[in-house]
This record gives sequence, structure tokens and C-alpha cells, in this order.
Amino acid sequence: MSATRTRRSSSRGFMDPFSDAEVYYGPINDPKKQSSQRAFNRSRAFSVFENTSTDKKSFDETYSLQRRGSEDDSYSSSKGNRRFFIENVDSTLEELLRTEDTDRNFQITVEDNGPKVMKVGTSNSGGYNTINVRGTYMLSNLLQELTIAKSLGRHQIILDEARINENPVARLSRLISKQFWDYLTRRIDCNNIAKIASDTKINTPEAKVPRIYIPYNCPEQFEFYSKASKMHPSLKLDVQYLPSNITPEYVKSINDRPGLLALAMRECIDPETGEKSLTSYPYAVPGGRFNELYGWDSYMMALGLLKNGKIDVAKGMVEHFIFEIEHYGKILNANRSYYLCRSQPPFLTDMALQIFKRIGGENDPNAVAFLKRSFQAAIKEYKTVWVAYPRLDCDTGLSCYHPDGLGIPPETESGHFDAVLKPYLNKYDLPRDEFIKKYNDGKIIEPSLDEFFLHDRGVRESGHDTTYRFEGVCAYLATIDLNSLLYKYERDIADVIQEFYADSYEDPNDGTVTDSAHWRKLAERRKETVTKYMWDEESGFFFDYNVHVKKRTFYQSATTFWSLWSGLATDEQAKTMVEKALPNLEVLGGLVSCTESSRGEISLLRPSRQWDYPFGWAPHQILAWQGLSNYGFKGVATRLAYRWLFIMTKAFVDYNGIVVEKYDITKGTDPHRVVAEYGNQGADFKGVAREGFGWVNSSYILGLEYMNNHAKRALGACIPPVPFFNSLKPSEKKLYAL
Ligand SMILES: OC[C@H]1O[C@H](O[C@H]2O[C@H](CO)[C@@H](O)[C@H](O)[C@H]2O)[C@H](O)[C@@H](O)[C@@H]1O
Ligand SMILES: [Ca+2]
Repeated sequence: MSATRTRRSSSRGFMDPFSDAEVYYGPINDPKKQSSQRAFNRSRAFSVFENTSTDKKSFDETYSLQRRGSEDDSYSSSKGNRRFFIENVDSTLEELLRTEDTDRNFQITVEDNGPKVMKVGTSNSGGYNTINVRGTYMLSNLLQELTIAKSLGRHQIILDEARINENPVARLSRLISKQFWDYLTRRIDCNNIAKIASDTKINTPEAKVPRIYIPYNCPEQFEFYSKASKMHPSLKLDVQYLPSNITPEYVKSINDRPGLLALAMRECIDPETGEKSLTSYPYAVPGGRFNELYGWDSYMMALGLLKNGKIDVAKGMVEHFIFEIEHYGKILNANRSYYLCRSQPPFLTDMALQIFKRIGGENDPNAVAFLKRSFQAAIKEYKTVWVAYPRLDCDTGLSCYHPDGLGIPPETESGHFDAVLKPYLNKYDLPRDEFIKKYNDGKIIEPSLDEFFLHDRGVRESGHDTTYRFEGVCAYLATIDLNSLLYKYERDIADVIQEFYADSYEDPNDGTVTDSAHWRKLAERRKETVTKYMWDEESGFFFDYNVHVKKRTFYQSATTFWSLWSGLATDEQAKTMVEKALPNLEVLGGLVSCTESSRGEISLLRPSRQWDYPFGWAPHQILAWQGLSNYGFKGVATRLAYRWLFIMTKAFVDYNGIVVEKYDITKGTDPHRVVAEYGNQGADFKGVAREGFGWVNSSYILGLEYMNNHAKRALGACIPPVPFFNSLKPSEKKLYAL
């Protein structure tokens, strides 16, 4: 039977071993609820490797790297159809952790020194006979499944061996598409608003109160949330209007009273009362600890969400961006009050276009209307945020990450600025918090600190917080990242005006009328300017240009490839970039953020920054793969993708199903372990990782599109890039540009 065929799940038949946890551990598969043991004794027709390709065996034999399976003590004849009967989920979990989680972090990893084998009862014998579950991967999958079953209220379960011995590539892709996105999706309603509004980053007494700020001209939302607050008085939800003019002074004034910022809602009929009400659009958050909508994370997640068919979530995020541009003047870093002054790298035009194609495209009037609303917002954003004061450099016509704002960003980890503040604390002989208060209140004036924080805000707007590339200089840099993205906006806007506005767009915001030629000219001019100021033929890099001192910089960053993603680079530049720049950035696990030499020496006084060498980030990989493919370098993209997917799969297999925000991609053993700034998001879970990390989830789904079955099998067996590449026949090497 084919794994893609619809699978039955009934108490009379078999349960798909790979069905969603809610179904798999639902009543239908609950031994306690079955009238007789027979219902769960029946073997189902799937084989352990049914969700992998049929030539797996020959591959594994070739490389002799098959994971150890369980010993079959009782019924080897049914190999491939084995099921366990876990009579007591709680005690099995306890035993598993006691014997196998030797470092007591509630995860079973290659670092634990347990026996790496546990006897588990078979379902055929009602648990009487046992078989051995062996090895880190299977034992950690057992831990994950037991943890989920327990959280779903189950005391006994029937567990397919196939579920804990699933090919890792299949398991991770399945979890991302079937579980991780759902855990990352938020839909604000009157019952959960207080939870979503709660702030985890700010530590003031006022921050303990969940608060939502509503744009001054959204009375329906104010009424909606006020009602929610009255419905649940114990939650103490504080509902506040924002002023019509949101200034940096105002934003600073509410830093100790942070709140969520309202997002787009639409009218609906309340099913309980039959009255008109509001309902929110869904959105995905970057990781489990977040509840707010982010800027560029949303774009990266949308790419994966679309591939996994979660179109409403991707579309919901565009609806929120349209609302943010309308009411807050920009796509926000994230919708918390302390982010009101800054944005993040802009991707709205491409995001809207990708969704447009998936919701019906040009033949669907609703899709066209959606596209036009999105582009109207993007044009406003382009003109009023990115090509306007203070981000625009009038001399070159290039743009910088240069947001407004005052004071010290309140959302950073306490102690993050200790090294910077130390000389000032000494100078004023004040403890840190007292100094910060006085400085923020304008009672201490220190222009050099103002300058530092101007750039620090820029760093955060760039999404690359933090990197030595930007420290103390960001707001003065016309970066290759931002200018590539704006080039893409200009090209996309030209295309949409030509096709959907009969080549004449009247801007409702400023009354101007433009055609596609106008926008193409803007794009062409940007391309010429970027080449003039940023292109370095000798190294094959686009470098940032310092508009303040009027000099090109020399920091070798992976964002040079954004010029390929956006189409800004010429074919010759692309070729030079692949020949000269790429070898400096290609490491074991893909494209590293920057070169080691650009980053410089690391010491106690100059600690690692998370957006620098040796760390690799999903958005850098995703944009480079697409960019390289655009210019005919699909083989290079495939090679880089294999590298990245290897790192992700290896960490997933060895470290209890972990998927983290970023990886140290220079090491193959524990790449998820990152000692920089706040550590790593997604690493801190007990028993099971439920949501992965948004843009990393996307990168796995997108990266797999470059892999053929052979590569997928190699990834499933965790074959490192070099042995894998070396094992290829000459004809296969071409697929990886080797
Ligand atoms: O609180 C510290 C910083 O946290 C965010 O930055 C990091 O997480 C974001 C969400 O995944 C991501 O967009 C960003 O690239 C990361 O560096 C936040 O965006 C920063 O503004 C904030 O200072
Ligand atoms: Ca452990």
C-alpha cells in the first residue's frame, strides 16, 4: 500500500502510525476505551519505512549506517508492523528518564550515558512480552511520544514502532507541516488576549499587567477588548488608546507600561450571541516563547506555510502588515509598544505576490483585490518609511536602517549593555539601573551614548541584532541587504502597476500618479548606485557603504547574496560572487553569516555576536538558495541546502528532536549549542520540542525541494556533506556543482 493513499483510522481497523498526535492519541486508539484487546492487536499494513523511498535499503547497505532497530524478542515475523503496549504512560516516562536522561535535562541526547536500551511490552501480548527499544534516536522519540500522550491525558497507549523509528527526514518534515506550524499559530480572541498581551521581556511592575494599545481611530477594537476585559476581570487586561501622533518621546514614555499593539480584525457574527463582533486574522510567531507578530520572520515563515498549505496563516500576516502600515506607519519589528519606532527588513511585495498566486491569481477578483490592497500599503511603506527621513541618504539615494527612538532599548536581556555602560557608571558613580533611569529621563546627557543607541536601534531594525558589522555604525550604513530589498520592491511595484492598474497608479495617500516606467527607472538607478558604491570586483562582494564618512566598508556578509535574490546583481557579478565570495562563506553547514576575518578576534571584552561567524541563520540560507537558482546556480544552491539540512537533521536526531533559531554551522557535533548573547531559542524544552523555530522550519521544507531521493536518504542517515559529496558519481556531482 502506498504511504500517500488515504489511511483509515477506526477502532475496527488500523491507526495510521503517522497521524496527528490528537488523532493518534485520541479516544479511537485508546486501549482503555476499546471493548476488547483485539482492536489494537491487529497489525496494520504499513511498513516501518513506508514513508521513505523503496530504495532506502540499498543506500543503507552501501553506507552501512542504518540506525540500530529494536531486537525482536517475540514476533520477528511481523517486522515492520510492530506495536508497543504502554500500560502505564506515567511510570514508563519516569523509568525512561531515570535510566536514560543521565544529565537530567528532560531530553535524551547523545550526551546521556544511559544503557541506551529499554524493554517495552508488545501490544500482541498485552504488554507481557517485551522488545528492546535501542539507541538515542528511538529512545528520544519514545520520550517525545510519551510526553505528548501524557499531555493529551492518556494513561495507556498503543504505539507503533514505526512512529519512533521513522526516517528522521520524514519525521521532521511531518512534524513541521502537521504540528509545529499549529503550535506557532496565534488567533487572538477575547479569551486568550490577556495571555497574548502579557510581556516576557520587560521587568517592571506595570509590565506584569497584560495590556493592549489600540490605534486612536479603531473604536470597534477598543470596545471589543474592553468587553473582553470585563468578561474576565481576574485577568486585569488593561485596554488603552494610542495617541494619533506617535512620537519617539511618547514611545519612550510608555516603556515601563508595555503592551501588545492591536492587529487587523474583521467583522463576523458571534456564533453564541448571533450579534456582530470582530475576529482576528491568524498569524505565526517566530518561536514558542513569542506571542507577537514579527516583521521579517513572518515573510520567512510564510514561504514554508505556503508550501505546507497553511495559506490562511500566511495571508493573515499580510492583512496585519497592511493594518500596521495604516495605523502605525510601518511594518513593525513586532507588535509591542516598545517596537513602535522601528521596522525590520521589508518583504511585503514578494510576500503578497506569493500568496496572490496561491489564492487564485489574476483570475480571481478577490485575489486581485488582496494584491492591490497589499501593494497600496507597500507603496506607502516604501515612500514614507524607507525612502524618507531619517532612513534615506539624500546624497546617494540609498537607504539605511535608521529608525527613530530614544533611550536604551528596554526589551534586551538585562546586562546586555554592561560593557558599553561601564565607563559611564564609573564616571557618574551610579549603579546600572539608576544610571539607566537618569539617562532615559534626560537627566544625564551623554552624546556618545546617544550615538551608540542610534546605531543599536538600527541594528535591531536590520533584524541582525547583533553583529560587529553594525556595532556603532549601523544607522550610517547603506546596506546591501536593505537596498536589494528596495530594488525588489521597485521592480515588483512596476510589474503590478503595469498589470493590474493599466499602467497608471494614482496614490490615494499623496495623490501622485506613476506608471511602471517610473518605478523601473527607480530600480535601475538604485542598481547603478549600489554597483558604484558597494560592488567590489576583486573580492566578489557587495559591501555596505558608509554614507556618513562616504566610504565603502569591508565586512564580508552572507547578505551579499540578497542581491541575487532581488535580481539586482548582473550575471557577471553573480558569477564573480560565486567564484570569489562564496568560498569564504561556505562552511560545513551552509552559508555562514560572515567571514571569521571580518568578525575579528573574540575575547572576554569582545564576546561573540549571534549574527556573526560561526553562526548560520535560516533567512540567509533561504534567500541565497533562491538567489543562486535565479541566476542559474541551482547546483550551488543544492550543495548549500544539503549542508544546512544535514546540520538540522543531525541536531534533530542526536538532540531529542531539537530545532533551534540558529546553529553553529562550523561544527557537526552539537551545532545547536550557541554561546552568544541570549543563547538559543528553541533549545529549552522538556521531553518534546513542540514548535521548532519558525524560519528554521521553513528552511527545512524549502531546502528539501532541492533534494532528490538519494540526498534525502543520505540526510536520513545523517551522512555529513563531505563524505556524501565524495561518494557521488561524476554525473551526480554536477547536481551539486562539484
Ligand atoms: O529582545 C532582543 C531582540 O529580539 C529580537 O531579535 C531576534 O529575534 C527576532 C525574532 O525571531 C528576529 O527577527 C531577529 O532577527 C533576532 O535577532 C527582536 O527582533 C529585537 O528587536 C530585540 O531587540
Ligand atoms: Ca539528557
